[in-house]
Amino acid sequence: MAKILIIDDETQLRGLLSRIIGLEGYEVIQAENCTTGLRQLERTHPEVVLCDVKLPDGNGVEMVTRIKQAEPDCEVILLTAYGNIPDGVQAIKNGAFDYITKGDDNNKIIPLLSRAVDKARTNRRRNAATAAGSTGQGFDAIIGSSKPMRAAVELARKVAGTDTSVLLTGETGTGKEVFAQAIHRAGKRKDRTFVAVNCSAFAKDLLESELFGHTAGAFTGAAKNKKGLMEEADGGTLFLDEIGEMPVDLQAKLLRVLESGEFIKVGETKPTKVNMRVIAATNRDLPAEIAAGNFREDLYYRLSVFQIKLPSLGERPSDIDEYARHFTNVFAAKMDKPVETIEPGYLELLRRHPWRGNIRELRNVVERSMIMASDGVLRAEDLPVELQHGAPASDDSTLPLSLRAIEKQHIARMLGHTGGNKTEAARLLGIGLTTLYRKIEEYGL
Ligand SMILES: Nc1ncnc2c1ncn2[C@@H]1O[C@H](COP(=O)(O)OP(=O)(O)OP(=O)(O)O)[C@@H](O)[C@H]1O
Repeated sequence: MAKILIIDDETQLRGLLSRIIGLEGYEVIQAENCTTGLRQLERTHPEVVLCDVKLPDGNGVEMVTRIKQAEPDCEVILLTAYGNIPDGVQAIKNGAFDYITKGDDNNKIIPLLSRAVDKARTNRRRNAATAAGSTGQGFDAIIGSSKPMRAAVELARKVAGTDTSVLLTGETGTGKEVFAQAIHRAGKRKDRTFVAVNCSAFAKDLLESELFGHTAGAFTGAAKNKKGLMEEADGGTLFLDEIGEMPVDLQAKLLRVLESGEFIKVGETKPTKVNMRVIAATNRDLPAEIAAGNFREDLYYRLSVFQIKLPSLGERPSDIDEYARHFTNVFAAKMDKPVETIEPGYLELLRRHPWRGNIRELRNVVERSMIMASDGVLRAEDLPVELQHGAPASDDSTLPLSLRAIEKQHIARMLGHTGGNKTEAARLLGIGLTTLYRKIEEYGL
């Protein structure tokens, strides 16, 4: 039940409004001045405040700012005197949802109130999701309470406060970057920069100049001096993702930096000092890469002083439900599409899937099924077909529906999700707009 706080010193009007609003099924709280109003606000956390302008100890227009400061999710509707539009306009500038003139009939007040309540609830969900879904924050953002996951978090917490290099290993999508950020945030360098570089994203020469920087004219195209990522990370943390992809001669240069705390920019002769913590990550088997001559053993020993292996989802199926619920909340807030129920069949299919892409894959699957979901329920049929039927079916006749029927159903749901916006539906479906129009006609949608 949504709560509405009415702040008004006129007892009669306050009582009348309370009755009207109470009859609509809202819980009403009353206050006769600003001081009690703010106290009630803090105690009861209402969705909406209806606030008079002239109050014995203050002004409603200013109260809007104070209310929004104390409870940013709460929406305020100002009760202005007849004909006093400037007050209402100023209130909206201060962040009020809207204003109504005293004496307006119920037909206006109730729908407005209902819209304000909806808005306040959206604010709440959105803010809760920003807090919950913000990966790359601290250890609190790391989800997973299985034993292997707790062991990995405990190790990471222990090393966070030191300046030791850390090597994070684990399959793709297991959260290596999430851990790297959490270690940085929990360490002494938390107020300095966290610089992440994906070693596989650059050609060899480019990676060197990205990392070390270069001087003007160092090579064709180097028009200006350029600061390298190591310099950017000075005082903070350098996260070297996919370190296994780093070319061998660059590995030698990196080792020198780690040992001397100095590096030489491309095109320069004198060294530059740097003070940074290094966290590296890989999904490769580095000892095997060493044996194959692709990775330097000395760098491996330098980086792996403290090694943390992140468990794959397959090693901890008991965490799957927790991730599913977490990402459902995150996307419900992002899409402003609340989900009240996750059907057991949905979770059961998630538990059966091999999750080669680990948490990243699971997150994407939940996001996709949230698009498909309707009536606040996440059902097995909202999952991608390959999850609904285990491994890709070798024989189409095993499918309960023909592919045409599945395509029709899928397009219809996507159109429902986009509120009939065909351009957006075509984008999400990954097809051209003309194709979408053709299919709509073909299927009589
Ligand atoms: N423990 C976790 N709790 C919540 N979200 C997580 C967790 N681990 C990973 N994620 C989410 O999964 C996705 C992949 O995580 P991340 O990029 O850290 O994986 P990775 O191991 O670095 O992947 P890659 O090896 O492909 O670089 C991100 O969206 C991240 O937010």
